[in-house]
Amino acid sequence: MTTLLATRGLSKHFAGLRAVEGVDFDLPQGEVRALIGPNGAGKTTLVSMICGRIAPSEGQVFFEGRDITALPAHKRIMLGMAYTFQITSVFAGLSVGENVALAARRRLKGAKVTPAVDDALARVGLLDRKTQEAGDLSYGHQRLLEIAMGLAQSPRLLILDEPTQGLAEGEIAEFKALIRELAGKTTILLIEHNMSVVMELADRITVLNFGEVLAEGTPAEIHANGAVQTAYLGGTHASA
Ligand SMILES: Nc1ncnc2c1ncn2[C@@H]1O[C@H](COP(=O)(O)OP(=O)(O)OP(=O)(O)O)[C@@H](O)[C@H]1O
Repeated sequence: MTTLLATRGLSKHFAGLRAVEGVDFDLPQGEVRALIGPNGAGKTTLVSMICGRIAPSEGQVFFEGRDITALPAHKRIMLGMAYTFQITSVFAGLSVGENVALAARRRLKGAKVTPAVDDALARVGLLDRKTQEAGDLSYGHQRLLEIAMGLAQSPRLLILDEPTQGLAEGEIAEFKALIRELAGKTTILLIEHNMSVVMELADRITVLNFGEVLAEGTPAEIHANGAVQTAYLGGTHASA
């Protein structure tokens, strides 16, 4: 299978702290990959380097075989990377549809924007709220709106940082259904603490611990991995 995203020796040091250290990561096209690990393991830092939000201290990022390490974030979006982060990027004073249109225009032009907006909103179940002010949505719906903003860019790679955090049970079930529907079409990299989401959705799981890859495998393999269990039980992780 074609590798869509890869990193080699990717590291980030913050004033002596090795937040990410020598990560070699390969994500085949079409896969749903979960990135898990105890709090502070380096998950957000790793993904931020993949997106171009922060520069690595060492190492490279490849997208479709091309070295994109020096490419700014907006150019990575043009290549088909979309992402949502823990901190919401929704414009509260704009309508739901306007928020998605802004995101769509980062990659699409003209007549392609409106159908992409409607399709993305329909996928997350927010089409009937298109004209509502985004700030009036519940927190859970704002998270779904962010996913719609990513989807509207017709991404090749969709990166979601803790998408189910703060969602109600019913909203988590909707999120799972959405990812199942996207699976196979869109390559997805999911940072997630909710283990039922991880175990049900991921084709494979990468476990980070102290900035390094501790284990990688199918949900069953990771579930049975003694080192992973030790990292979780010994760590400060609380929400698994
Ligand atoms: N800008 C920064 N400056 C200094 N230290 C940082 C910075 N960003 C992250 N760190 C540190 O790097 C380490 C990895 O943080 P990161 O947020 O990537 O972990 P994480 O696995 O995403 O954690 P969580 O599950 O809590 O979100 C932590 O020790 C964190 O305090």
